[in-house]
Amino acid sequence: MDTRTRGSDSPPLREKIVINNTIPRVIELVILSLLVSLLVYRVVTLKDQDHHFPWLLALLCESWFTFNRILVMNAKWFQCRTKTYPERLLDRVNESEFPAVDIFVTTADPILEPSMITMNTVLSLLAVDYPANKLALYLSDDACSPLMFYSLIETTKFAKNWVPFCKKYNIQVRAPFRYFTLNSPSMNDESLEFQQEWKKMKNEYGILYKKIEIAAQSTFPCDCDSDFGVFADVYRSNHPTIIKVVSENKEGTPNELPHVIYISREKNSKHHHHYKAGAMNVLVSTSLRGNDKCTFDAKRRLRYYIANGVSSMQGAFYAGSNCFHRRKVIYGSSPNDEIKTGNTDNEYLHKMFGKSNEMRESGAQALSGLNAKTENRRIPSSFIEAAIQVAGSSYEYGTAWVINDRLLDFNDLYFQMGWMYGSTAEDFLTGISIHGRGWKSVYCMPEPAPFLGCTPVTYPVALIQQKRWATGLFEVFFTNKNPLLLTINGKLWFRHALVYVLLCFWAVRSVPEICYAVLPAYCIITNSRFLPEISEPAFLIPMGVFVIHTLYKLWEVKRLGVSIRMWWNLQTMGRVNTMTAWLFGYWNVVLKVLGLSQMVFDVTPKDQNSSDGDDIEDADKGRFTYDSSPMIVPGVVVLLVNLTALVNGMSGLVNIGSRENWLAGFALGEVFCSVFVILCFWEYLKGLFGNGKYGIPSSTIWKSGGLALLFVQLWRRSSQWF
Ligand SMILES: O=c1ccn([C@@H]2O[C@H](COP(=O)(O)OP(=O)(O)O[C@H]3O[C@H](CO)[C@@H](O)[C@H](O)[C@H]3O)[C@@H](O)[C@H]2O)c(=O)[nH]1
Repeated sequence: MDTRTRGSDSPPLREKIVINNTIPRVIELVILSLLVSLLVYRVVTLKDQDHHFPWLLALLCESWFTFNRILVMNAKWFQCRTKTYPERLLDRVNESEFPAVDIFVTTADPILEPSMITMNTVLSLLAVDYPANKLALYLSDDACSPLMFYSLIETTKFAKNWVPFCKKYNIQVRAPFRYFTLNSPSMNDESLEFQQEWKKMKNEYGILYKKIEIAAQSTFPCDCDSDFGVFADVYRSNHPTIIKVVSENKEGTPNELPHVIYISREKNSKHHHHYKAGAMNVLVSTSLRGNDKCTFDAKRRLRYYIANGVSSMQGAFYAGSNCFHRRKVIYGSSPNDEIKTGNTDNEYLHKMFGKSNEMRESGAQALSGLNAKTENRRIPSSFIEAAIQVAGSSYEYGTAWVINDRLLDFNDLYFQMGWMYGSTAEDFLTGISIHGRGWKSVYCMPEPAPFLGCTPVTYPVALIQQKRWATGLFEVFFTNKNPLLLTINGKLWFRHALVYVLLCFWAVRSVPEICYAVLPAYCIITNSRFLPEISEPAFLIPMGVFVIHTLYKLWEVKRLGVSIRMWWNLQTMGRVNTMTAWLFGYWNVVLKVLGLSQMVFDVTPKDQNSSDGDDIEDADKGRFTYDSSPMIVPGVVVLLVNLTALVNGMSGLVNIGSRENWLAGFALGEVFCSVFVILCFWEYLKGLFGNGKYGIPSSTIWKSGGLALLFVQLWRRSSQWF
């Protein structure tokens, strides 16, 4: 049946649902007016203060918080969500007309990212509900590890049984480590045949697990005459391109396995490899089938209200994982481009895609919007030579194929392709550049979530991840993909640009937050004030902001069905991350901008016991563990100065004579703030007394103690001058 005829009669595949947002808007406006009143009050009363410094510092911090509030309000002002109906797809097109999809999985370190986790990702992707002859899975291994290659071979063998099992019984959870943990067939509900097959699968998965575990613990033999010979004498930072076709669906049958290809791109000291962005570019250029779409490994983000807010603008952020891109978008086109590619020798294609004929052919096809017909597509083993050529570390030089961190001789600032370089959050940078060309994106969030990813389960790992994100987001501000630039010169909507600015400034937020967190301690120690006295009516303004904002946040998370405990965890983690990891992110970028340091991509260690999504709460319930990371130091200093201030305040209280003087002499607002900061750092407080990995290392405590002492002494001595 004709697609268009069927399509026009069929119900839509997605619809936008506008959510009534009146009450939150009123609350946001109340908070904003209180913040503005506070700023006005501070300016007007500045000259009357005995101590100008804390008052002025509070004014600066609160100005930043007000600015941030406006950005948040903008992000959440209109709320809508997209409801998708993938089940209606077959009413519109025949399965044979589905576009071909390339699936990209990246890995960079078999220790930090254990191969079994990567293999579970591979298995769940091989079993997706999509005709297998339209799929090809590419695994990029930046560690050039024979273990990863071996794991992929063994996993593909297992997949030959696992994928038909998933399809036959319509298994929804297709990563075996999760499936076999969550499920065991109930004897009454399931057929005997299913129970037997279930046991067989579980047993086979156990064997696979053991094989990979044993291989991971032993030195890998790379016999020259075996498939592993290419791994002999290679170093992860210096080796030629290795491409191996692990499995090929030669007949093009929908019920076989998809193609499975292993790629370790060339690395050497002459050319920067650009971390994940570089790996993704090699994947997109080596998957030369002329496909229409490509997609990533999986992850889900819980930023509900911001996500609904951007859905009313240009749409979803690209968060690196679990995302579909159209190839022509990755190849740098804009929505209304009419690209006349003509023959593959034309100058434009040469400039864009370089000297590889296959690359130009693939590019021309994707840019012209044509989807390769299944029967015309070549099998991977037929273009290995070409793939090796384009995976070379120097191939992209001299092409538009991403020399993104500098402007080439192309006049058009936005004429750049692939994953963008110049930020450790390559996803954010690539996403903003796509929106900057005028594209829109949508969230597709079926229930249950189709893919989950790993979330850090230990605090030191969370710190590494948060630092990299804060660094990467802030770096974008200093590239030619700055959101404001993209609004002025490109097609990024102004309101959407402000949401990007909000995210770019995560790292910057650490500075006012840390100042604000030590202000109460400063005031108590130096007997000064940064809040109106409790007897003044103006005291109601900061109190109102605090109470209304806290209740509002509580209401927001309650509407999402999140527990109060989880809300408190999110609150405190928000404060702790900002003042520790994000502060380091801030300095990373400042030093980079000043030319004093180079950025490094720290891979987030993965743990099989974690997955973001439903288990967030469980993961957060765990106790904090610590290592000797310097990122902990600012948090301990903030805690120690506030503890010192409270002790100081209490001893001052003992010395206050009459009862009438009690209230006047006691800085109630400041004491309350100090206690609140200590509550936010409660886990740190426990860490000061904890043992083993649950304790903050004594070297960190000494360093932080020294700094705290220094600050307290400096404050005492300098307070007379401010
Ligand atoms: O030289 C490198 C470095 C990293 N990676 C891969 O990049 C991915 C992302 O790195 P990871 O440390 O896992 O970052 P996460 O913080 O866990 O991931 C989120 O944040 C990243 C951007 O900061 C996005 O790229 C990810 O898709 C997103 O899930 C991993 O699969 C790595 O294997 C490479 O392929 N080559």
